[in-house]
Amino acid sequence: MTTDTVYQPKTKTGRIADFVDQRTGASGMVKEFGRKIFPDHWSFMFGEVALYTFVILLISGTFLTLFFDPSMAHTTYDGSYNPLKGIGMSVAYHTSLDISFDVRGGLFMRQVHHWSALLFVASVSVHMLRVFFTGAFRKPRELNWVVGSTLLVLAMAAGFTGYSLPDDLLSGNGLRIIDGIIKAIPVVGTYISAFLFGGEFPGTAIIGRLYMLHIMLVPALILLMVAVHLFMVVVHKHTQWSGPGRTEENVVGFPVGPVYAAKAGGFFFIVFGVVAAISAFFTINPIWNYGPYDPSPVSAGTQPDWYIGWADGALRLMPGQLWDFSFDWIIPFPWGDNLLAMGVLVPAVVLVALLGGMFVWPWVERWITKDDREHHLLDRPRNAPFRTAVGVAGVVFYCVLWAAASSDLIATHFHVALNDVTYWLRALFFLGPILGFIIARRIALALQRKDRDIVLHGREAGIIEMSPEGAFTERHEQVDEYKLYKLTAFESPEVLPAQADRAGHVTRSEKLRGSVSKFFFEDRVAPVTKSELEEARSHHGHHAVEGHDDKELEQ
Ligand code: HEM
Ligand code: HEM
Repeated sequence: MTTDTVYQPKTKTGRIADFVDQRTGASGMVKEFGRKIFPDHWSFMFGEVALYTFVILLISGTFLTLFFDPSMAHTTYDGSYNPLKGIGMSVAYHTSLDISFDVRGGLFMRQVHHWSALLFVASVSVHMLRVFFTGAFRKPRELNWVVGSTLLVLAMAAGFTGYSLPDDLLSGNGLRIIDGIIKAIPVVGTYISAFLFGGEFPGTAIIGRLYMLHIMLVPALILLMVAVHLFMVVVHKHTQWSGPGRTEENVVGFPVGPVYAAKAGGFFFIVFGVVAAISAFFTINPIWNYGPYDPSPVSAGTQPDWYIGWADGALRLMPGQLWDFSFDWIIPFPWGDNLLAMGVLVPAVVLVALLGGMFVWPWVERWITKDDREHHLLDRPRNAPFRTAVGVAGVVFYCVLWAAASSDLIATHFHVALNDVTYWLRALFFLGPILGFIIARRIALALQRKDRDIVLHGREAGIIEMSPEGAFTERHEQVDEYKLYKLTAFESPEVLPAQADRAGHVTRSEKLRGSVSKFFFEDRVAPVTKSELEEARSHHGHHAVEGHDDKELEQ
């Protein structure tokens, strides 16, 4: 290369960029990443909201660390909030009150931190539901689903350790419940509790320990997992909705640079602006109303943050000590009485089962359908009635537990007996998911039938015509080719009966799989075939569709 062909940047910024590029090779990365194509759909924004609220948490959290002192040493309040003057409390609670009343902009930042935490877990959850209901977790994205599920658990852990920090009455009661759950673990529970709290609950160590988890370990793990998560999104490429020209092999959309970079940058500031506006106008966690933590009082009508509510609800629904029994007669442990606290253990198992089900769902679905192909095109929820029904059952189950966390508020607001609320919610705990499953499946199948009807007979135009004979009919309009493609381009799994292995045996698990497949796929609406479409169109006096063979339409 001759010297006159070497590119010489003329401006100062150009020279600096060139300097950096020659030492880091950044332009190659920008070129590679910037050319990535990202499909456009509103439902792909939830993951972005999760990312941006996490950044807001990092920024606002760092501000809070400048003033918060995680010490449980005893002190007397002498700040500017008069009702608490002279009251004994921990330094942690004192500094949280100081942030709220005596640090300039402190209350705003506490509220930004808390509101963005609520929004963070909410957006992560909705993002997960979007991924679930559209089948975006299928091969090759199963591992990213697991990374995502880990992120959800970490998000809840971040929230819980965070709102336990101020050491007010609400956070102390939350910790008391966790202590109870830990102590219920057979044999080792009391030891784990003593280890965590540095002796008897509440002790003087827990806030400092939670602080380390909250500001260091958990955010670092989230950061690491988010990096892995997004790396996998780039490696797998993003899924897309089906449409003309969109296949399992391509991605149709806009490049990251400059279109998405600009959109995403703008969207970050919109999210930040919305969180700031909410934080400026709406109080969250008014710790000054609760007072310092004291193990004796429990304030009425207080709830944990929304994402922990379901755990509280599970505990409230369980019949109390009724079921507790000692298991020393089964395994004679040499030390003390060993009681199985079923009132706590059963809810804990239920929660772990729901979370565990979330982690393994991609494999459960794959086991039932035996579908080992890659999927980059998303399912419309109605076109996967079995999955949609399972998802709705899960959401109903979650919501019943969540409602149970507010059983006292439901009772006082609607002037009904607390026990009745508990009995009803117990019934819903079992019936709700079943009803949710049946109703969601029926609705999905009905919507599929409606789509089928639209494809074959057109859309109802809302125009009633009278024939010369005096008969009334509604005019039907054919949908355009784009819509037609959308309504017909999907797969509908069929029942896959149990199959014999090479030795000719039908294993028990295969029999089970066969029955599950029958249960899920027996009721199905077959996609429209080309011949059906042609017949319908000739019947309606339209031309046959060119270019679609039976297989294409079935797809
Ligand atoms: C995913 C990340 C995070 C979540 C979900 C989260 C959540 C929370 C919540 C709900 C609170 C209670 C706020 C209140 O008093 O009303 C809190 C407190 C706090 N957080 Fe975070 N946080 C996160 C990350 C961070 C980070 C990265 C830092 C520091 C660098 C941090 C520092 C703090 C501090 C110092 C407090 C105590 C302040 C106070 O309550 O007055 N947080 N966090
Ligand atoms: C801190 C939490 C999380 C962040 C910041 C995050 C961020 C993102 C972003 C930005 C995308 C690409 C845009 C989109 O499709 O929304 C994405 C995709 C994805 N996420 Fe998450 N996510 C989080 C949690 C989760 C959870 C809880 C799950 C599931 C359990 C999950 C599963 C997935 C999957 C499978 C994809 C690929 C989707 C596709 O290609 O259509 N993520 N995530």
